[in-house]
Amino acid sequence: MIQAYTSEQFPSHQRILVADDNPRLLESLSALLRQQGYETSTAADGNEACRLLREQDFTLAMLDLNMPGRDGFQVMDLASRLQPDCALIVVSGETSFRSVSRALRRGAADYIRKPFDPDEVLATLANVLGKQSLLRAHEDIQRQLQKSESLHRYIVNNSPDIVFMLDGQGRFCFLNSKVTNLLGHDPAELIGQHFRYLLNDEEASRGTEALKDPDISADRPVTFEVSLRTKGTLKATRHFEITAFPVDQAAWHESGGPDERYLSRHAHYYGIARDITERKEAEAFISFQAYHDLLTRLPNRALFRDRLNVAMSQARRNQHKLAVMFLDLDRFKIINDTLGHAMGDRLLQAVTQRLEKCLRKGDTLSRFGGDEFTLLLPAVPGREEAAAIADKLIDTLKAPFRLENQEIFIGVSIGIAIFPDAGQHLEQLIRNADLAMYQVKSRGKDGYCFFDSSMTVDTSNRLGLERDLRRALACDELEVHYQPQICLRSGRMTSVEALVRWRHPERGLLLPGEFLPLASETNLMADISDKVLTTACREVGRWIAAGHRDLRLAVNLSPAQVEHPEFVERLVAQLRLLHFPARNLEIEITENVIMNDLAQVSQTLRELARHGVKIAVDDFGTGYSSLNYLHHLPIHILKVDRSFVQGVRAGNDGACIVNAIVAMAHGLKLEIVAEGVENQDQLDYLSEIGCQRVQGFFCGRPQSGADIGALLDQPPIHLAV
Ligand SMILES: Nc1nc2c(ncn2[C@@H]2O[C@@H]3COP(=O)(O)O[C@H]4[C@@H](O)[C@H](n5cnc6c(=O)[nH]c(N)nc65)O[C@@H]4COP(=O)(O)O[C@H]3[C@H]2O)c(=O)[nH]1
Repeated sequence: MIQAYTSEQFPSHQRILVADDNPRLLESLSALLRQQGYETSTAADGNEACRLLREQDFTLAMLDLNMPGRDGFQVMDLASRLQPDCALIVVSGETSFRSVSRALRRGAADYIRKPFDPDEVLATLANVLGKQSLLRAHEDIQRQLQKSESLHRYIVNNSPDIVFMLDGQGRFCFLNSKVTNLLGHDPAELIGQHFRYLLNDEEASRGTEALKDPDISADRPVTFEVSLRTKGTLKATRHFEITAFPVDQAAWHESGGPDERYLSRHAHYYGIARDITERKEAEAFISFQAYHDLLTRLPNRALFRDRLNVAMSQARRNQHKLAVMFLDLDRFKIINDTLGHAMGDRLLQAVTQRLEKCLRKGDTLSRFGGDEFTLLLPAVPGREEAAAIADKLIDTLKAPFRLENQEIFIGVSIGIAIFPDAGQHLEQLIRNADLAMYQVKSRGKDGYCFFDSSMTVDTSNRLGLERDLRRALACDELEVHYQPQICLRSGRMTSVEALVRWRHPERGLLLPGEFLPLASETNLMADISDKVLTTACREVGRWIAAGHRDLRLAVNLSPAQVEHPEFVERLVAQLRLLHFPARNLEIEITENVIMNDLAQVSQTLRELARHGVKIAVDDFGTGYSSLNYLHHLPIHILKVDRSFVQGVRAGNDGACIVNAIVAMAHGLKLEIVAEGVENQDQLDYLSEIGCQRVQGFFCGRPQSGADIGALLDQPPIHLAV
């Protein structure tokens, strides 16, 4: 009985090629198949079978072996080439072992002997088609698996994190390729290595401990931060956040290839290492920034206070002393203004380096702001030791700094407060060190001073005034005006005297008499004179460079400036820096300065004169008037005080004094400048007695640089002498 095979089992769209040269057999076989719902195409010989194979797609071919034209073997060859998925069944009277095995070797799925039994045909057909569909399903699954495997491989390898698995001993049994990008290691070289291999010692034990935690699971993974060692040219270590948990073997369906089978048996931990280097570095930078000065990389105020607090607690506990020093650089502002902020910054860095070399590891040097530093010596036996360190700090800054081929001189004033004598509280200690520092400033800078209680009252008053003037310096409220000096012979403006003015925000333009006494009291004189010198050299230097080659600049110097041991070096360095020709500079000093320390001043002036600078004695006749020194000193100019000039009227005392001074100056071959010329009579008189230069309201009041610049470009003044 012919068994029915439903079309559901073998859908009708399955087309079967039937090829046989026996027309009867061909027809009966194809009818049998059609009856079962298959579509069939018939071929009466091998050639036709081949043609049909080229034109149509077949699920299965039933082929006779002995056919005219091409035989069944040739048709099988073509079928396997053109339609490899087409199953082949041989239906043949040829039953020799050779033929059967040859057919099977060519890919025949089964062999039916002629004359065929319909049931056998249908059963064989069902069997072959069933196997074929199983094979297809299997191939589909394989394909899907491959796809899914490559998708997962892609996901794992392209993860931004290192994905890894460890065996029960903590050895790597899987690593994705990210480990190469992030750490420079080839995954293959790490497989079998303990994860300690990538960690430093103390982090390795932390990591091992973390994984031992019995409570960790996929829902409660362990997370810890470590730095991992890199290989090759990558940064030495990178920071990672590791998240790991034990592998749930039950959830692992072992369906993959040998690698996966190996993993499923050995992997105990699954982990992800996320690169947090940038975040860590940003955090480190932010915390560094919060506690350090970025320019010098020194601790800032906040960190200094913190360390001082700790040091004070320790000092209290151990009953020892500590020292706080307040350091303020002398002349820094001038240098900053003259050479620019970039150079100022480099100078601060260079100063820091020198200061640090004088200190021990436990000391804290901090930048308090601007050119102010504070220093904490957490344990000092007493004042002598602190004094020795202060001496060292002062000494180390004495040598000039060479920055971009410039020699820069700088000094430091240091105030010292010893705990507990100078204060029990942090703020008090810092403030008292600051007060002691101001004491040094007011005594002439470049030194140190210990705080003592008498300073509190005395200094606080002066501090207010000094702060006001300091602000004026810092905010550029000081201006330089110039008063012309006229050569009586040519009527030309041959010199200008620089005179300082304070453009006070509330009180308007202040004259030197209103603030210089305060400046010398608080010892800001040197800073002011420096500022004037710098500004004037720049401005007058421009006029000189613009063609007024012989124009001289006269500047007033304060006693403190002239008496400073490095006065000449610094002045010459400053002139060089400002490209101002020394021969165009006149410095004005009073007789009193000269007489203060004749020996010292005489040496200083000699050095200055050697550099070509001219020296003028200001207010001549009003001081000691010890004419003796004129022989010994390199003086070039005498400035007759205006009180004498104003008394000039033929026959009176003023005239006599002026006559005498001029005569003496002629004898000593000194140039004479008469100050305070206010009218034509005075001018005529001075001209008559052979005075070379005049200065006074009659010839021109002190005026701004812009006005003088304009005057210089005008024709010579006609003084009608
Ligand atoms: N009555 C009258 N006065 C005249 C006449 N011609 C000029 N003067 C004034 O006389 C002073 C001349 O300067 P000085 O004797 O060096 O005297 C200066 C100088 O000793 C000092 N000074 C000014 N600028 C500086 C500075 O930058 N550094 C230092 N260390 N001292 C300065 O302040 C003093 C006063 O300066 P100023 O008030 O600018 O006063 C100037 C000027 O305005 C005149 O015809 N009649």
